[in-house]
Amino acid sequence: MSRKILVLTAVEAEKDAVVRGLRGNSNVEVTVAGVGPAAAAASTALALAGKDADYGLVVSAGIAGGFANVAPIGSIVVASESVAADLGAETPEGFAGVDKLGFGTNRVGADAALASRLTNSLRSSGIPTHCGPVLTLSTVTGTAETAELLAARVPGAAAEAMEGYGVAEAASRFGIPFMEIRAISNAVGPRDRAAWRIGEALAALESASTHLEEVLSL
Ligand SMILES: O=C(O)c1cccc(C(=O)CC[C@H]2O[C@@H](n3cnc4c(=O)[nH]cnc43)[C@H](O)[C@@H]2O)c1
Repeated sequence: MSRKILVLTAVEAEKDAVVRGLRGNSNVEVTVAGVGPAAAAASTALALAGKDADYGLVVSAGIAGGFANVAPIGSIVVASESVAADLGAETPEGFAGVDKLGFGTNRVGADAALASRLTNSLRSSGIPTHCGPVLTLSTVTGTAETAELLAARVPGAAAEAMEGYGVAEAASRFGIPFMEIRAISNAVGPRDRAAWRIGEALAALESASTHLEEVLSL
């Protein structure tokens, strides 16, 4: 039997959407990790360190904000990499990430072959899908100014969420490939919680999850 896939979501509703999409597939385990990069990293590390853990792939999955003109509401973003976009320092010249500060890296790459296979599979079944950088932030963006700053900081930024980099960091320490899959519920920009289309995004996440087992089988 092939090694198992571990999927981590932030909240129960996201887990339920992924589980519905998996249609009973038992080679995938879905866990609620909590909101934010610290909870996500801790939960991932705990799961990977479990006594009988034998995972060949770790996936951060859930809803996200989409950057304008890249990822519209209801579409899917498959991460090419997960970027800790606010991990660093403010300087008189602007933001300096931990990479610039000499403390490692702000980015963890997704498994490129699997990301490409999943993107193609989703597109070929008519699900609008973009593959690009997904930002991880501890604070949801609430202004157009911050959205512009982030888009300039990470060229090609497709989506922002709050867990991917934490999951990726834990997976990389265990030497296990990583992916992030996001269904877009809202636009990154001025805060308007009433405009979040969570139902639409969860339906898209469920549809995308029907592709997981076949495409990611190890
Ligand atoms: O209220 C609900 O029914 C509900 C159902 C599923 C998920 C939620 C969440 O609020 C999940 C929080 C989760 O969503 C990510 N997210 C979504 N949009 C953004 C954004 O614009 N910027 C950053 N993160 C976003 C994030 O990963 C949160 O953990 C509610």
